[in-house]
Amino acid sequence: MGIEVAVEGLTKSFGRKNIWQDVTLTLPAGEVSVMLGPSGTGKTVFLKSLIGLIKPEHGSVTVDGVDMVNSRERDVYEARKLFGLMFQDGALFGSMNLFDNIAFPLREHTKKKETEIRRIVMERLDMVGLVGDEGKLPGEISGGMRKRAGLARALVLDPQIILCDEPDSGLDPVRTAFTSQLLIDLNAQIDATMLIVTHNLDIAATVPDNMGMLFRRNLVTFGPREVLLTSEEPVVAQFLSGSRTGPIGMSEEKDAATLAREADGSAAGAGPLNATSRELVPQLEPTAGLPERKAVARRRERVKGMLGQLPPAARSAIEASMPQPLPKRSSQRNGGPGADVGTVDPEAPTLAVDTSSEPVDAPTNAADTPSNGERT
Ligand SMILES: Nc1ncnc2c1ncn2[C@@H]1O[C@H](COP(=O)(O)OP(=O)(O)OP(=O)(O)O)[C@@H](O)[C@H]1O
Repeated sequence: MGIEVAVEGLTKSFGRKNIWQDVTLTLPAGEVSVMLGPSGTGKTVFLKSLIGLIKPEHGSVTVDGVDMVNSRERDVYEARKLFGLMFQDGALFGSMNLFDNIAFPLREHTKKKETEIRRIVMERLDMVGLVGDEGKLPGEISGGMRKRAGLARALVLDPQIILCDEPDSGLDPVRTAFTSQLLIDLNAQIDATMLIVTHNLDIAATVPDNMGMLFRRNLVTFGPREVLLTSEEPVVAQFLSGSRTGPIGMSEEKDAATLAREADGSAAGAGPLNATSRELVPQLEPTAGLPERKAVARRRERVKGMLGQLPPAARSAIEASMPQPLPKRSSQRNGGPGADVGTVDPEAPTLAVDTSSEPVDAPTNAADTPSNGERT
């Protein structure tokens, strides 16, 4: 199972420019989390801080007992091996074919024999649907294939934490949908803790167990997906609806006068804030044939314990997604009065805000999703 990442009071500035301050959150072990935020709010800086590549001036990031911010470099280097990183462009070496790119971390960081390296590389290529393309150079394949190759490379050292920086950037909507499915399938197969940075609302709505958002140098929220997806916080509502009305402007945050004009409806062409028409769509299920995500049951128990602290809309969305208790069976069996009481009505309505706990035959995406992937 993946490892929890505990972030406490993290603050980062470059010179006099503060990027974010006092960020506190926990990425629950083995669950998938998404970090949203307008451009330039420091999402990539946050990812790099988690692995100790960027050093915040205050706070801590604890991974397997190591503080990635304040520990000795040798310990941070060791702990970094727990992470798999997928960067925006795949970050592949242009002169190496895909096989050698994916084999690179194994050759660099392990003493494995070439036959073992070949087995692992081919298995990871299979997971991301790239078997047959291993001889190609990065320049000879599409952007989406490069991303998947980057993901395969992120997986070769069996990471327990996977960080993906904008896995959708530059992809068309169909490839983005396949990528969403790939990320869920990956979580089902390896049960790693995952954090995905994205602007993409489809990924945000369908992939994560937990969601957070950075804005105005602060973490606006972080918690179960239902909290952010039902939030009426203006910045969250604006982001999720893609509206021009709200606190997010083109370059910087809007000034108070613009916000006041919008509030009284006089801002030209801003469009309505469409918060109320948002619907909670079901979270993706792993592709048929893959194991269930172990995170689902763990998360259900975890979230049950926090229901009382959540806003009402989030609470009812979560309650609706919980498996409904079976009606009690009658004590009088064998055809006596009431013998039918308690039989489960297959037509009974179910509340389907989040069906992730009930395995169903999800549509298969044969072309781009893993064909199978038992981990060794
Ligand atoms: N090494 C650095 N030195 C100075 N400033 C930096 C450095 N790295 C990032 N920044 C600044 O930090 C801010 C946040 O950048 P970051 O790339 O994390 O934003 P982001 O939220 O990931 O944006 P986008 O969604 O557009 O990718 C930017 O203003 C950027 O210029």
